[in-house]
Amino acid sequence: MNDTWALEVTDLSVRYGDVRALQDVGFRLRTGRVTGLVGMNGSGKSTLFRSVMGLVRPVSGQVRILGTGPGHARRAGLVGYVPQEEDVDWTFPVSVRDVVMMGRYGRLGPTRRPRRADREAVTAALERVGLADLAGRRIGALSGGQRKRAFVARCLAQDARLMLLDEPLAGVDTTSATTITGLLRELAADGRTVLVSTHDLRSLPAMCDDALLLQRRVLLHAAPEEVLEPHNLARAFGADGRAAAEVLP
Ligand SMILES: Nc1ncnc2c1ncn2[C@@H]1O[C@H](COP(=O)(O)OP(=O)(O)OP(=O)(O)O)[C@@H](O)[C@H]1O
Repeated sequence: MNDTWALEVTDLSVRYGDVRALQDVGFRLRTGRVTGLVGMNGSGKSTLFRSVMGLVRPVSGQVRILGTGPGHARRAGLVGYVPQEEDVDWTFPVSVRDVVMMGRYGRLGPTRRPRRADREAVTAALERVGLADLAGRRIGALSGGQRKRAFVARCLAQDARLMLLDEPLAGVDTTSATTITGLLRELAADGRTVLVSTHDLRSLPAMCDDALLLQRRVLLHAAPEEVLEPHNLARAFGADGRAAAEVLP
């Protein structure tokens, strides 16, 4: 078996001034699986994504993506990122098609002009997320769920091997949630690796093969059903975790 992990995080610690956002985080993701990232507000989920993208500098530890470092992986288009809603400037005057084309930037030649293959990849990605009809619309004029789908389409157009999605189901309509969940399963079946954070614990078993429970460090990396056991949720969420577990089917 190929022993190159899609993502390997070793002893990763990240600080913002006095705030210890991540402490000795370690885990490995196998190719072709969807892993859910679960933890309370402030547990370090977005920081973990930013570290994997090479956007924050860790105090210590290492990130390897398909055997290479974050900077190289990003430049090579190996890793794609769907950021949280708050991390995007939605007033930026670009069309949905432009946003998806950004996924192709790493592949454009020296002229930086999209070629036919780039345009076709963008059209295919837009169709796959059901946004072909809205391609010309300004990104800021889309609903929350449609914006998420546009960013998922950017990852698809990029043909990223590892996809990171920060709360793709937050505030989205049922249609978008179903589209996104189905897409993640298809992508994994296609040999991509997906790490997806979510507060929607009900969606975990249907969406994910594995789940990571984070509270500044990894508390548990196991099957979703095990992570959802009340005593495990209580470790990450305290009393909120027990309350969350009670509403689960
Ligand atoms: N730019 C920053 N400067 C200072 N502190 C930060 C910064 N970004 C995050 N933090 C702090 O680091 C910790 C981890 O934050 P992070 O955003 O990674 O958590 P999260 O799990 O993604 O939270 P949420 O579920 O609310 O999005 C929190 O205590 C947060 O306040």
